[in-house]
Amino acid sequence: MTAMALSLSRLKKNFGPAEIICGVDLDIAPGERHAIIGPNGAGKSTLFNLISGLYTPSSGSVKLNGQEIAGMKPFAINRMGLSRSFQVSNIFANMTVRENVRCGVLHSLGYGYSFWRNIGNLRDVQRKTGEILESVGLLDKANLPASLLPYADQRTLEIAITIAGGADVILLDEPTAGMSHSETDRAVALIRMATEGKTLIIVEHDMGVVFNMADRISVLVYGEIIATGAPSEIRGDPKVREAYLGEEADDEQEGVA
Ligand SMILES: Nc1ncnc2c1ncn2[C@@H]1O[C@H](COP(=O)(O)OP(=O)(O)OP(=O)(O)O)[C@@H](O)[C@H]1O
Repeated sequence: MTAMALSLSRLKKNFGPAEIICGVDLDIAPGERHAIIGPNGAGKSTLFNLISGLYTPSSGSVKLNGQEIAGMKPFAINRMGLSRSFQVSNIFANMTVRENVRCGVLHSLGYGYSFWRNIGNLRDVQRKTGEILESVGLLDKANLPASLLPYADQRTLEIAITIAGGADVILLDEPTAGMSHSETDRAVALIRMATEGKTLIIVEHDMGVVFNMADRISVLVYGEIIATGAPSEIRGDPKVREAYLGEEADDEQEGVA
């Protein structure tokens, strides 16, 4: 049997006396696009931090492709095939767009920062960097300092860096936050294309994005998953409507219809 891409079991996180993640169980299959939704403060970012190794779980298990990763360092988890983006852009502002992507590629190939002086010679790195820039539509801006990119392009660059490492499990934290409708549409198309064949886990507040993109959705409320299912199941789930979706689901239904 193929291992789950990601498997959380009885996962808990306390900050002092406060239990923020309260025993989460979740299985995500390879190639699945899974959205995690829930109200502000529900614990979505905390869950991402537990999965990606920024936080150590208080108890429970996190398995990546069948291997236990709970308590491992972010770097080690990344090397095992999981990559994440952040709500707040994580790019190096003073480096060019190309250099930013190249960092991700170098990292994935196991080169340390000491290699920076010689990287112009690493043909594989150059080729992979060019491919990624082209696939996310940033090739024509490759030589600009990242700080000069418009906001939406900076978020695109963040996605490019996240996928540059070649990970097969990608976590994106609110990738369309702060974008206009048209920018959001472009970002969704980009995310679909760039994560083709990979496992995608996305935290997102934009229900249009969520219901459009996800194969399955989990709803997190007060640190507990109250429902997991296909978009149609989640939309119709009375518990979810009461706890969270309510009118947003109706609006979205109208938008989609
Ligand atoms: N390092 C920390 N120490 C103490 N409390 C924390 C810490 N990190 C998060 N929390 C608390 O955990 C709860 C969940 O926060 P979290 O940021 O995970 O929620 P969220 O669902 O991502 O919210 P949002 O949608 O607003 O981003 C909040 O009450 C927050 O104050």
